[in-house]
Amino acid sequence: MVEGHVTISNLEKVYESGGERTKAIDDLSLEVPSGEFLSVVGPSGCGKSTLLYLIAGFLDESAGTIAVDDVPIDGPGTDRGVVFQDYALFPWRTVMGNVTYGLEQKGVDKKERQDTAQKFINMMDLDGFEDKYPKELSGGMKQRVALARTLAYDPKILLMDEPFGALDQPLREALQDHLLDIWRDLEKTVIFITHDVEEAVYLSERVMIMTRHPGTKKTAVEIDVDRTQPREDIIMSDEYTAMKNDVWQSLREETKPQAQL
Ligand SMILES: Nc1ncnc2c1ncn2[C@@H]1O[C@H](COP(=O)(O)OP(=O)(O)OP(=O)(O)O)[C@@H](O)[C@H]1O
Repeated sequence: MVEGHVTISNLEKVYESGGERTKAIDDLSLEVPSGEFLSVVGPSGCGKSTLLYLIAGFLDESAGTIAVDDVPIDGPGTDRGVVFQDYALFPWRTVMGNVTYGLEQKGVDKKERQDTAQKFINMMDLDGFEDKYPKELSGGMKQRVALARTLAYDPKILLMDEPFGALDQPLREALQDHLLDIWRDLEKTVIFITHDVEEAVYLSERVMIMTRHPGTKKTAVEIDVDRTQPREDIIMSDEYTAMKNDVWQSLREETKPQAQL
């Protein structure tokens, strides 16, 4: 069975706090087929993180539905794994302890937990660092631990909220390429939030552009490139530049001051 298909129908989210109502998501519908790499861009405050947290099940929708493989979601679940910008590692656990965490929650026995965690620690080039604590690691290493921790419990869907936003450019590019390798090998559905159009276009098969607040789907641009080529060849091609310009153009319309529209 093909797994990890996300169906979002007429989604609406209204925050209510201190007597104020803020509509963050307005009538958003979206299909993310199993195995797709989708990035989401949009103006600041348009509801990107809200959308991701709704899909994760951390927030309840005000209207509409979100289903995974045709089953409406009911809170968080191990079918969806979230990776945050600030890593959200447990400081009191070692690298091994962080990566085994989700497997403990799933009730996997100790030997299998250790073996599975070691596989993902190796995959993220962290072997030798199993006994280190997060405070002993660089930002890039922490983000690799966070990814290993999420991948270890084998979610069908990876939900990523600006995961490389805090890293410098060379590290960011290295982790982008690492993520693409993992996505190809493990066949996950990925929904990736970013402010960075370059990153969105480089990584994704499709980029969704959201409208300004309250956010909904404005359009989506297909990014049809041969990803077996080296990065330099991909980003220098005319087709790639044209697709990137389409995303920029659409996003720019949403970030212009209202008076210019
Ligand atoms: N807990 C909350 N209570 C009330 N309003 C909220 C809450 N969280 C977010 N909002 C509002 O919802 C809207 C969408 O916020 P969200 O953080 O999802 O946007 P975003 O697109 O991820 O922003 P950014 O790109 O700046 O990170 C904003 O108007 C924000 O002020």
